[in-house]
Amino acid sequence: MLRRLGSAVRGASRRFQPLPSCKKLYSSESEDARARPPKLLVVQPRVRPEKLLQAKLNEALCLANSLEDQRDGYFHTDFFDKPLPPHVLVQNRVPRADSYFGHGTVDNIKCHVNAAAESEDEVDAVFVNAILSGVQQRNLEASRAWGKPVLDRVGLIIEIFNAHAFTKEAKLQAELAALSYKKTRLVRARGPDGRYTFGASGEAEVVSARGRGSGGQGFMSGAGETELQLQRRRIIERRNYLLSQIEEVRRTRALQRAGRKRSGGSSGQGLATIAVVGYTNAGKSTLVSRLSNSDLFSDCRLFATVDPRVRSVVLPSGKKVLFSDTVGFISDLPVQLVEAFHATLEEVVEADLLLHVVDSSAPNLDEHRTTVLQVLRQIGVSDEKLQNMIEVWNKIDMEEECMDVDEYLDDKEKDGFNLEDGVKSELLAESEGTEEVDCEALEEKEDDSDGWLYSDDLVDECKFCSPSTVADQQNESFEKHDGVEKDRSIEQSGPHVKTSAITGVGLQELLELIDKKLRVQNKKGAQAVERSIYDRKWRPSHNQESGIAVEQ
Ligand SMILES: Nc1nc2c(ncn2[C@@H]2O[C@H](COP(=O)(O)OP(=O)(O)OP(=O)(O)O)[C@@H](O)[C@H]2O)c(=O)[nH]1
Ligand SMILES: [Mg+2]
Repeated sequence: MLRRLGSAVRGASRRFQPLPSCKKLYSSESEDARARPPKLLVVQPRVRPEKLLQAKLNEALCLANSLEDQRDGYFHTDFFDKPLPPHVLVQNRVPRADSYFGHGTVDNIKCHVNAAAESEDEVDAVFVNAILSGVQQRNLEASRAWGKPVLDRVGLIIEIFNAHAFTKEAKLQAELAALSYKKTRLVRARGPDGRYTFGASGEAEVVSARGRGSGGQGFMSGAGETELQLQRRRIIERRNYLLSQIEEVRRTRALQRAGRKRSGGSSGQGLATIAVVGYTNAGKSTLVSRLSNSDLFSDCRLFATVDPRVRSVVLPSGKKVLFSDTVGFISDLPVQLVEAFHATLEEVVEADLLLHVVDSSAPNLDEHRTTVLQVLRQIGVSDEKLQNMIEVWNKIDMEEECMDVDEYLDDKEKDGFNLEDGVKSELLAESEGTEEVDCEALEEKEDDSDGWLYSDDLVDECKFCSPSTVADQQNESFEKHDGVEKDRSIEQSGPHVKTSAITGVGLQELLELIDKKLRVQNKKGAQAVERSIYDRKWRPSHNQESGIAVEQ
């Protein structure tokens, strides 16, 4: 499915600055090694149903291939020229506290890591598409397990943000998120010699003269601080510095917002802002670019936009509005990122109107919608704004492709090709209690899935053809994501407009709808002001002589 997305739009020239957070992913620190993105082995725990598994695997592969530093404002490799990252599907029973996976699965994955190294296709790190605790991560990184840096979902998303951040604001926020994440990962583990060690490469615990009790006074004042304490202190110091810098950014943004509210051109009213939100890769930047005739950076890599941008658009009524293109959301969005990107996300909370862009070709579209609504609530968007939000189903041009794929698959099926074989061939049949693994047999396994996986939805049905079916299915899936009491009417509403940011279909309709919504909103606002004026009590002034009434 993803192979068929449009080509990337290149952004303006930007200066490349490698970020230190990605360093540990590279096995070598040479310039050559730094020039290429890290190679990850993707480990996808099995989830049900099969459709969801395919969507999760697709997303995991996209995440793995999205980790690449930008140079001069764009990525040097075309996303679809990149080879499919090596990947393994594994059974996912109750996660173990120490290593997340059972011993059999850990050994299986180790075999894949070793096999890659022997075929001179060594991976730099292992990406587990799940959320790991610090201890689980450290144990899996240990030499007796995989002997490679391990990234969980949260860690990889934060690395991608770091790699894609370009402006000072985005860099500060991405670093803050990385620090908050790192702080929870500082764990001590027993090294091969039985002694406590610290850090990914197992540095020995050191005692610094500075720190608790010692104040740099040596043995007279106590044992000083351990490496763990030292690292914690450094993180806290850096974190405080970043927080103070971000606070400045917030203040600047607030001033800019206030300025925009004041300046309204000929109308004399403030410029209305429309925040464009949605799941990552839904087509937000492409849509804003198309509406504003500009060239915002868009790409098939996930989190192509980390630096928010504002563009002005003239509505059919002649009213000028501002569209704010923001960072995309994702399921299990790291809480550290939401907190760190508070300054950026404030634009969304403060916007006059929200535009929720949904990728209508996504197989798990309902999960995407729920995720976006959850994040919007998390950052403090009011229910009123959510009720008023416009939902845009983008990429409807893929409807035709959907038809084409149907025909293509029909032909393939006639030729005896089974699409799901590609996925299942990778599944490791880990039986309960399996301890020994036949590595040779594993090496013989071939990856039948030549290229990106197609989603079941493209095979079974075409969502564009029956949006009502999708809405019907949503009831069921929203139950699964429960936990927070929600206004279900918001979640059950279907698309207001269907667009294609590439072909331009539906864009005029969208602008007219925005115009209408803003008009209604202004009217309501004006009525509220009027009411508040009439509601005021007027009393005669104490100064009877002047005869002028003053407002109390
Ligand atoms: N076929 C098709 N592709 C689209 C459409 N809109 C966007 N795309 C493609 O989808 C990919 C992602 O688009 P972006 O605009 O970067 O998506 P985004 O929502 O801004 O993504 P993030 O910034 O990563 O959150 C790009 O390759 C676009 O060319 C559309 O209407 N139809
Ligand atoms: Mg974008």
